[in-house]
Amino acid sequence: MSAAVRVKICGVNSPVALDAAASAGADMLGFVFFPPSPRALTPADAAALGALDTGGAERVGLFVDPDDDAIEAVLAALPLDVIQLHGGETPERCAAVRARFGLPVMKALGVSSPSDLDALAAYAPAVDRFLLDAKPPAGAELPGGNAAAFDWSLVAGRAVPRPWLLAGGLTPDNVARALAETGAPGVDVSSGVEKARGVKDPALVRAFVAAAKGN
Ligand SMILES: O=C(O)c1ccccc1N[C@@H]1O[C@H](COP(=O)(O)O)[C@@H](O)[C@H]1O
Repeated sequence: MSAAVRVKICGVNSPVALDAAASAGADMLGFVFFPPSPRALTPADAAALGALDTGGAERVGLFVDPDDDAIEAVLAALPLDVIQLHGGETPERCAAVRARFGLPVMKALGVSSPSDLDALAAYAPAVDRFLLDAKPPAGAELPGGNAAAFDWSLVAGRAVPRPWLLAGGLTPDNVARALAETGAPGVDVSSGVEKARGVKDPALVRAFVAAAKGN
């Protein structure tokens, strides 16, 4: 029997969203600390959410090319279990973040061609997990969270040297197919469970987790 699919709901920015994801059985809750995002939290917002029960889900802090002070300010407000780096961080920077904060690092890599996966080998010693996402479409303001999917055949059956999540354009309607076609051990979603940009829809969150876990 294959291991249970791990599900991350990203862009949790309200008590309603947190409760929806936690009660649906999400394994990871993503908190965005990138001010241009409509899902962004300030450390003060995060402190309020940090008081709420995650139902055992890991708290993942999403940063884009952060300096150490930015991570420190968040950690003072909200204990994190994982640091997601979603910018142009080098393997050396990922290793430095991991060493400085003593937390697992999940590195997001954009995928649009087979050669993008060559970077996995260079990052593997420096990180604990990968997130394979679409590259931002031309003109996008955000490096992720754009509801854009990539060609899943690029990662189908691929040996990824760390536990990983598939992301980009996933929805309750396509996540089972994405898992079947790629063999990904986990998935990450933001836009596909929103009723408006930056606003999670509890019904879509529940539907996504159920579809991903085969319930
Ligand atoms: O969600 C955001 O606002 C965001 C901002 C900056 C970098 C990454 C971001 N989100 C990540 O992108 C994936 C895919 O999003 P989507 O489901 O296609 O909307 C998401 O899971 C986050 O990890």
